[in-house]
Amino acid sequence: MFEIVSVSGGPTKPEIIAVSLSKLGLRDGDRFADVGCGTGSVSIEAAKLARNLTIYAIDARNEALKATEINFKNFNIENARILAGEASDLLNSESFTDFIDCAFVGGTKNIDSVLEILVKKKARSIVVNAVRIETVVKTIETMKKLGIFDEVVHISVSRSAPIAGETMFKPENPVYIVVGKKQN
Ligand SMILES: C[S@@+](CC[C@H](N)C(=O)[O-])C[C@H]1O[C@@H](n2cnc3c(N)ncnc32)[C@H](O)[C@@H]1O
Repeated sequence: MFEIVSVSGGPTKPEIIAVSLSKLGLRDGDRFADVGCGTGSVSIEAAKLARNLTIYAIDARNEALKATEINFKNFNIENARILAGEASDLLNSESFTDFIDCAFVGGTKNIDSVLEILVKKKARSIVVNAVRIETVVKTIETMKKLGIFDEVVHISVSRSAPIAGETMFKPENPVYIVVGKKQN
């Protein structure tokens, strides 16, 4: 069994991925964007939840793109395009003509432009992970402006760790999961 090749900032912790993907509501055949894919671990988990996804894994960092390529190969991820560059430029470029059904945004640089473009691309659900309160506020405000704001979930995970032959809990950094959904 392969281990995920990691990069700074990733992989996202499995508990956070689980809640994020449960909020995203992927369906078979969806076009799924993993914005700021880091290691690609969110895409790898997404591919277990829905069949025949088309995955667009986007990152601006070379080390992230390399890790994603290796991880996708090791975990047999098919139908994936790994795209290098700033997400707001890539998704908005004339050569990127595809629509997006669902997006996970783990990289929040230019979050306002990224959200606007995802809405233009007809995304029915968008989940953003943020650790900084300023990013959370900006994300909520932008989602409200775009008429897609649904909810924010704040998650604090503590993980068991051995101590003197017994068990203690060590806290992980808290994460805000901001959910946007297309209103009917
Ligand atoms: C916290 S890491 C993501 C971790 C990832 N979910 C994982 O499981 O490995 C954030 C990543 O987003 C990328 N990033 C942030 N904003 C971006 C943007 N606007 N366009 C492209 N990549 C972006 C960073 O380069 C970084 O690799």
